[in-house]
Amino acid sequence: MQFRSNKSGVFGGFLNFFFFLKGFLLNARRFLPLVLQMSNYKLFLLRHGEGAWNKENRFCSWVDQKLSENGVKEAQECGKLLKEQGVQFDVVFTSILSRSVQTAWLVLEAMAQEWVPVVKDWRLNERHYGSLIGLNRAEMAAQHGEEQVKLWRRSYDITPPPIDESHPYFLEIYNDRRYTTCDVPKGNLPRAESLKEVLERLMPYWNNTIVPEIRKGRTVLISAHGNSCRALLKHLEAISDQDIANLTLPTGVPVLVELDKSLKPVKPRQLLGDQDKIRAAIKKVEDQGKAKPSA
Ligand SMILES: O=C(O)[C@@H](CO)OP(=O)(O)O
Repeated sequence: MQFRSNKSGVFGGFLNFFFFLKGFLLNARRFLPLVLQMSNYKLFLLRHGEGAWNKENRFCSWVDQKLSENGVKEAQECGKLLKEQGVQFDVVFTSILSRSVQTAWLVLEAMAQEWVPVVKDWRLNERHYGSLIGLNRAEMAAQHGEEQVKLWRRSYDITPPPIDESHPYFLEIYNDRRYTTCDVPKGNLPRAESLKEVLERLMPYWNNTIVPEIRKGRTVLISAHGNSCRALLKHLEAISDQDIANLTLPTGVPVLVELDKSLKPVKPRQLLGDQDKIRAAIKKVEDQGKAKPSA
């Protein structure tokens, strides 16, 4: 930018200032979008790597399964990919289920960012599948029909039948010490949840704990579960109650969501990695609800 006038005195000063302002505004038109783009927030969501029960096609939910061998590989591959892309995390949030914590560790290890703080909370847990926990999806589809299983798995506001004391996994879940650390008494923890109820328990944590980190400009990874990530995406992208049924996330694939200052997405979410493999992985998860003999 140049001062164009060589007139002297007060008038010349005003004129100079006028030209300076004009030049500034003309240039601002070019660099402002760039500045705004630079100030977008980058949020990464990750469904943990394949767990042992993903493989056996059983509803896993609040049962604390570790990653399968393949799940470990998926998490490591995810970390490698994020490292190649130059991602630098400032903080990681996980559920209190081992498969999401283990995934976060493996990702950070593959990125040589093990020092990054990892914060855990039950509010990021997988959806509570109630009495369906432990059951085989394909067998359920054979008994109740694929439509019913799809409703249980993907509808927004249908809650499966609740778990009770007679359920084989009831004590394993509710006697676990981790559930004494929650911000609600054990007796008030869910016994079954729809996706809507997942979103309701997730929102206070999102708003009070995760959003402040994002607003500080920190790069956040949420290493969680298929349905806690779906609930969050529904909120961020304002997906309708009907359309959310069509969103399925594959295991171990990082989802990049770029948000503006008001935390609205500035572009469609990106599932990072080989797109053919990602499509195949999504189909595999969808097909888990088909009435075929379990593998
Ligand atoms: O078992 C579960 O808890 C979830 C995710 O793994 O299953 P679904 O894909 O059926 O929601």
